[in-house]
Amino acid sequence: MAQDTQTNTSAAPPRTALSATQLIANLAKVEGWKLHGDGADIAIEKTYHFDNFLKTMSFVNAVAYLAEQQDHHPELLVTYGTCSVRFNTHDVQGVSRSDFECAALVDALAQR
Ligand SMILES: C[C@H](O)[C@H](O)[C@H]1CNC2=NC(N)=NC(=O)C2=N1
Repeated sequence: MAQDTQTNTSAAPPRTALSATQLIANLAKVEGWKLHGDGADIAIEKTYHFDNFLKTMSFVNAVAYLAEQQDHHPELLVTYGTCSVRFNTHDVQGVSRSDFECAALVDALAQR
């Protein structure tokens, strides 16, 4: 279907920049992730909340481990009780399927 080629990113190579249509379709499938920035800096971002600094840092370390496993590294902004996770694919200066795959993996981490 024509619709599938526009929105179905499972068919896209992991690290090619998604089109605007693909971006919006994928954002609708992940809870709490929003677009941040524009142009080459466009990214997806979500802020996670924790009770204290130790819990925040445990999450940060788990994300770091996951990023190494996936060879896909987010920008992280850390405060006492929050961690904002921002993914984009600097190799293609855009948002790719890899960003959404990693977003889902980070969501799964945060639910534990
Ligand atoms: C050589 C290495 O695989 C690449 O530079 C990877 C590393 N981690 C990465 N992380 C992110 N977020 N985007 C990339 O394009 C990227 N590229």
